Amino acid sequence: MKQAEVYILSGFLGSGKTTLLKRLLEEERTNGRKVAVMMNELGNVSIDSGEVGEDVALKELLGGCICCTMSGQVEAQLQGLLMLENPDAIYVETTGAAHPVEVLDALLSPLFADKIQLKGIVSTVDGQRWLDRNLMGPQLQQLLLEQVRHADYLIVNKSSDLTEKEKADIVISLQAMNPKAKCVLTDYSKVPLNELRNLSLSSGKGKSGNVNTKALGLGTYVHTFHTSVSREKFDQFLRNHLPDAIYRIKGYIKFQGTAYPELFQYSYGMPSFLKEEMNIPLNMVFIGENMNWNEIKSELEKLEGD
Ligand SMILES: Nc1nc2c(ncn2[C@@H]2O[C@H](COP(=O)(O)OP(=O)(O)OP(=O)(O)O)[C@@H](O)[C@H]2O)c(=O)[nH]1
Repeated sequence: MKQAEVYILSGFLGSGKTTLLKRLLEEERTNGRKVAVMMNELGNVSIDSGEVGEDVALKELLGGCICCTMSGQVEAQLQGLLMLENPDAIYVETTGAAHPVEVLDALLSPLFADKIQLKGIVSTVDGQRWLDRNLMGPQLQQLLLEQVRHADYLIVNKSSDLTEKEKADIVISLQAMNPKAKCVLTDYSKVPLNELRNLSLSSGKGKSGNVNTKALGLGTYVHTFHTSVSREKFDQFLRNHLPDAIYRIKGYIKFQGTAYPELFQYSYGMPSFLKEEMNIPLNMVFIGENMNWNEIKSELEKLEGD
């Protein structure tokens, strides 16, 4: 099965995510690619789903945020899309209230992480709202900053409403916060779409693939174990070789002397293990920031060699 490209469209309420999605779908239609959309809205009624044509497979996540309350549903829906539609690309439009790390977490299940290729996080920013961000409450401000900080591509919309000085101030402050992302000033999300196609979320590609040595920004790595490993050595790896900027690990690991794998979960410093009752492919997903995935990969391979 081919790997489906996955694009995450993030950004504050009303900043132009749906406008961007419509442009991307038009382009996909012209190119004849098979695409699917996952759309998340906080309310119980879908407002934007009418914007997606009937030729596009659509899954909706209503009544909650993709990242907090609905990650189980996200996993089921994504797996369904991959199995039934086998799309070339999946666009995930998040609510304006979604945190990028949690969205990645919800999308990356160890059961099928090797079947998707995360292309990147594209964040739209409403120029005027960015300038007025100090008027927002602290939580909303924090969310807006996180959406900017973790983006791979930043689209500043509604730029015709801004003065030249305001435009310069916005670009300088966005680039100070996130120097790795390209930042484009535009209206109605009119960006060169080939630039989005060329994105690649800093990721490791598993045992046989190339792994970025020093990946800037938020990145992911999927490791596949080919043998069982020593429990003691894995504990040592967790204690000695896990940088603080690993936010999340989840996946299946089989320890020597046991019949079935265990589901390992690690979230902001807290590990946990859950015994499984059957054999499951031994994929483990890592999410971290500014990581040298090569180092992690080689430490994990050492465990298998023992
Ligand atoms: N003036 C102006 N309006 C814009 C621009 N981009 C988008 N809009 C309008 O702003 C409104 C919100 O745009 P959407 O694309 O729906 O934004 P969104 O981020 O999907 O919004 P939510 O679904 O509420 O999170 C729509 O009425 C758009 O037509 C722009 O560059 N300039």
